[in-house]
Amino acid sequence: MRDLAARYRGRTVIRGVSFVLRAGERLALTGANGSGKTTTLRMLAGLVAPVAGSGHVLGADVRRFRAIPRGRIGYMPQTIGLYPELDVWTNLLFRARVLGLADPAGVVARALDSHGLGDHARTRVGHLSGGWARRAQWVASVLHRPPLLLLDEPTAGLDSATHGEFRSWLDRFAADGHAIVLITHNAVDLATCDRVLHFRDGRADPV
Ligand SMILES: Nc1ncnc2c1ncn2[C@@H]1O[C@H](COP(=O)(O)OP(=O)(O)OP(=O)(O)O)[C@@H](O)[C@H]1O
Repeated sequence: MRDLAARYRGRTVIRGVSFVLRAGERLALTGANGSGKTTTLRMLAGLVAPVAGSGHVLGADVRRFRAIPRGRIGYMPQTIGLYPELDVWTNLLFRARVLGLADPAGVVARALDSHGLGDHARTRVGHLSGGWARRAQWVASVLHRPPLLLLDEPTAGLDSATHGEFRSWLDRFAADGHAIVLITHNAVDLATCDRVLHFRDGRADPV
């Protein structure tokens, strides 16, 4: 990415954001609230079009944001994006089908098992505690093993044991050659990243 800028309703909220991210690398976005981290993540996800700058996301021109291959991206938003009135199993099965995965029920069963969610498969997402809901959201974001994973504060508010589990999943994901962009304010998470961009008033400086 080179000199990306984004605007909401005529107001420029990020400008001059540049970085490189390769397969198997982790990039952290950190800095003050409202400084443009989520907007940057949303540009990479093809949800916001840049008004200036250039770059490529998995080979697609970031300026032609509708061309960004969303099916090859995992996006974990800050708030839980699952259907609260449906149970975990149904949410994930729906997602696996939308993603067009072969053997969706098998994929979901294995993912629940490997993330310790088996006992919560039939619990409504709206009835899960914050940490368990986030675990389910993580599984939803990685069901299709995306080459690019975008995570908006995935570990905020987790207890230390769950936080450790998330960290080991991230380690494994990066070791398997997936690229990760992670918004975080956690010093330990920042230390695990290959590069850190510090956001302030819509600008991002490498740390
Ligand atoms: N949909 C929107 N419409 C208008 N302004 C928006 C919209 N989304 C974000 N903004 C504004 O853009 C700026 C950057 O917001 P953004 O969410 O990218 O910051 P952030 O660094 O991720 O913040 P936080 O750490 O609080 O999540 C803020 O001033 C915010 O108010």
